[in-house]
Amino acid sequence: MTTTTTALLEVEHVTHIYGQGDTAHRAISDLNFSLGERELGSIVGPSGAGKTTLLRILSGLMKPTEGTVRIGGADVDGVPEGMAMVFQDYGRSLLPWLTVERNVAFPLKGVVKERTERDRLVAESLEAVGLATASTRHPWQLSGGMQQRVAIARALASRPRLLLMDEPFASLDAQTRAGLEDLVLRIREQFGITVLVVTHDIDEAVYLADRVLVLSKSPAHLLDDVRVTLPEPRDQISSREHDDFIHVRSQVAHLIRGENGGA
Ligand SMILES: Nc1ncnc2c1ncn2[C@@H]1O[C@H](COP(=O)(O)OP(=O)(O)OP(=O)(O)O)[C@@H](O)[C@H]1O
Repeated sequence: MTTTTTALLEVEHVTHIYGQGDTAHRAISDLNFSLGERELGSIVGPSGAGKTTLLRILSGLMKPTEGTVRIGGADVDGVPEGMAMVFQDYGRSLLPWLTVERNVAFPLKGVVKERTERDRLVAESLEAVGLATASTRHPWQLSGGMQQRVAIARALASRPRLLLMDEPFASLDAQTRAGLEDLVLRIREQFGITVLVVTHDIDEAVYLADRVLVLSKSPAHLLDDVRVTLPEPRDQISSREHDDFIHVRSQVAHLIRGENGGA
């Protein structure tokens, strides 16, 4: 896909220290990167690198000790407008007593006043994730993959400019996961959004991304920013067999193994 150079997400000199004094722990140290509009970045790094800390900061839940985060040119100070997040634990992020369409409509309550407009946003979001016919069912009547599609539809309902995804497919089987990876690629195109995916899976990081951002071990800084150039549209079989895929996967795996002390 073609990317523009306009930065949608800017992370500048971000440092985060938990606690104070003797118990202070530096989780992130002078982290810098940006993502352009419609770009898809994936973040990988060794266990405990600081990925969750970074997502908490990007989503406005926590203020970094130092540095700035900007979305669409505006400093993040509290939960930012134009940002939505999808978590690994779809079972806990959906409300079991509400139907699928009501779950998707939930973040629009009090934000989009007009009922017809809310209904349109919900219907379009469910259509985009392939669940138009499941709108009156409840989350517990759906498979794990379908529940995660509902969570994605809910994130899309507010038409975010930036979608953050925290290990979104880690609890799903390989085939369901592949279908959802392709869904992410499609919605990025359809809605023109910028996506940042945190994953432990190097293959997934490379398959999805325009750029793989490799974090160092804690305290996290950017070890490398690896561009992925694969023929588009991507395909679960041919993209993963492509020489560039194999090359980038190996480069990223070596970087992470180096951070884990070669283990
Ligand atoms: N509330 C906290 N207080 C003190 N230290 C913390 C706190 N939360 C995280 N840490 C520490 O900060 C570092 C980064 O943690 P974080 O959870 O962000 O890493 P991660 O990359 O998400 O980990 P994982 O790969 O296991 O998901 C770790 O060393 C962790 O022990």
